[in-house]
Amino acid sequence: MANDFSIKIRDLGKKFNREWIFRGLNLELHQGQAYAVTGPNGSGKSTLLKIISGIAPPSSGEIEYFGNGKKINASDIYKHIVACTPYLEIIEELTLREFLDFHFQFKKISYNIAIDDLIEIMYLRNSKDKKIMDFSSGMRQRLKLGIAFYSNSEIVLLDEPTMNLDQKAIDWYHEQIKNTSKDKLLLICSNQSDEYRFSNQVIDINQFKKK
Ligand SMILES: Nc1ncnc2c1ncn2[C@@H]1O[C@H](COP(=O)(O)OP(=O)(O)OP(=O)(O)O)[C@@H](O)[C@H]1O
Repeated sequence: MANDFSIKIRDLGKKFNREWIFRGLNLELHQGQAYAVTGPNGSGKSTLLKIISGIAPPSSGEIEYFGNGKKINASDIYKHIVACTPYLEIIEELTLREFLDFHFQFKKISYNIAIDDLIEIMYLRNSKDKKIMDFSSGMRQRLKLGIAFYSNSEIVLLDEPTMNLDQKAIDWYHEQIKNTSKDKLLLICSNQSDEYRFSNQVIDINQFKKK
């Protein structure tokens, strides 16, 4: 894992049909920092996150990724990113244990923990052999977050991370952020200030809203 990872966003814009969602967005993001992207519903937060993670193309501008001073190819960026988003699909037919075995074939698990430790951390021990399709929405969200926090990736992207979480799980989220995000580049899209109260910089996407 690179320890000096950065993302340079230059003059970025996205339009759907003829409408610009945002335009002229310039940002520099660094590993070890937490950033929040805020704005009302439909302002383009999720769209920005998709562009940063390489799953949607920008309409203008560019994004460059650097690891330890070297430029990283955009086509390789998925190796360095892990995301927890509402549209992230998990394989419903697998049990929790099977799903984690599958996921961690592609991403390394971090902090020298075992998959069973992660199951404990997510407090899903009693659901190890349950199929994901039978998870409650809060269990599913803890699973997505657990994967994001404990995959060995420099960039962690969270979209509405406390969605469906009860108070115990929201407290868990904050504790996990504290335990795992110090050495990451963390970007959180959110409307709720409590979700990103620890962030170093808040970016209001509306300031890049131009016709
Ligand atoms: N594939 C698409 N085609 C057309 N329009 C789209 C597409 N994806 C998003 N949009 C539009 O782009 C705008 C921004 O959507 P986005 O989901 O990024 O907003 P958001 O800030 O994440 O909203 P929310 O807070 O509701 O999650 C919306 O008007 C949405 O309808």
